[in-house]
Amino acid sequence: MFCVKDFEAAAREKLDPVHADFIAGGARDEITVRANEEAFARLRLLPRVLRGRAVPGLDVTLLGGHARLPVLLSPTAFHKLVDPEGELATARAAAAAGAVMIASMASTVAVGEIADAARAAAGPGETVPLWFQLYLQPDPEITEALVRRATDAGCTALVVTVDSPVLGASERNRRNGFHDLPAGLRCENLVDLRDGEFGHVRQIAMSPEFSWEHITWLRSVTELPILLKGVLHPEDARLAVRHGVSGLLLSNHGGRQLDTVPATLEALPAIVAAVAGRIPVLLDGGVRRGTDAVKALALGARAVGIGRPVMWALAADGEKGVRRLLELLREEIEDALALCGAAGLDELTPDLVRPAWSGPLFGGAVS
Ligand SMILES: Cc1cc2nc3c(=O)[nH]c(=O)nc-3n(C[C@H](O)[C@H](O)[C@H](O)COP(=O)(O)O)c2cc1C
Ligand SMILES: CCCCC(=O)C(=O)O
Repeated sequence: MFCVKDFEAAAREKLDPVHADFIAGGARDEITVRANEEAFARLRLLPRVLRGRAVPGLDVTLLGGHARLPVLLSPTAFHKLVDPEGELATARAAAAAGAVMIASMASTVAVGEIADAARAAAGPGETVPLWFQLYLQPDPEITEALVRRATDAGCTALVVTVDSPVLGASERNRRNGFHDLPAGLRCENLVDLRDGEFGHVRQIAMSPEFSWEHITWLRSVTELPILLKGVLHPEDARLAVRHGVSGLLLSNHGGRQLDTVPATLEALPAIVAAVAGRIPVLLDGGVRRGTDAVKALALGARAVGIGRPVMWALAADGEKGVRRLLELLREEIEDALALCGAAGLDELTPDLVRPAWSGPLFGGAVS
């Protein structure tokens, strides 16, 4: 395995095609799925030379916590679908790399067990780099019970996914008849939240009726920092700041919710301008290379998230696969930083990126 795409190919070889499609797929025509990667390809890096910089370091502070890598594991559901150890394997690999893992509410291992695995694999004295992703539930008691489970597990932030008033329509899943976890797998965080509930995916309710009031309410029932995942409109970014949100994970759900929304990289400058440094902006969607991470960071993201690559690496080679994936991304980011003449992430500035040349009209480069 020499790059992220190698894991994708290896996962395809191993997985049931229905599950491979569930991972790769997006909403409707998958225009946004493709746009995420294309946006990175359209941006060029403009390196500086002879800057006399030290060997690059990748440490980053995220919500007061320390991470050794500016790459987060974005929340992805159902890790046991692709590996028998599921989220335990992922958590160990993430903790070993010092990368933040965002456990999905729809994980197939309970968040408490994920946290134990992460703690056992973290470096001495390191806090557990684990956050919890939440879909607000219409019954506030259910939401509170989930928050309690995450808090008791030692998660240090809540990531509320707000781009899912309804579940995205994957036509691949529909054609393949994939609607449920196979027998034996459950959404373990949902087990026994109410009497007689057994961790069925369908227990996760999505509703268009949530509003900013629910964020205010959530703010009042937990001490944990709250991030919103899935804000794309700058006005919503401003509202998030006003509602006491601690950070944004700029995301289009990997193109799995509303199709034809912008690539996250395209949306980044306006979101960064809207929050004006008041809270950190993270970004996911289409990050496949160290240079992708560097471009997003140069445009103002504090860190980037990866979704599908984690599933592919886990499917390809379990915990070892995810460890290798994170090592490769570390190497690629270090390499890109050095080649840009930057000693650290804070030296990545917008002047280091520019659009790909788009013909004679661009910048008057050709007369
Ligand atoms: C298989 C899969 C499952 C996902 N599950 C969740 C989830 O449970 N909650 C959530 O907020 N986002 C979920 N996402 C979206 C990811 O968190 C992330 O936004 C997206 O995958 C990033 O794009 P990338 O896959 O191109 O890296 C999922 C994505 C995939 C591919
Ligand atoms: C109810 C599970 C949601 C999983 C998800 O968010 C995704 O597949 O994109």
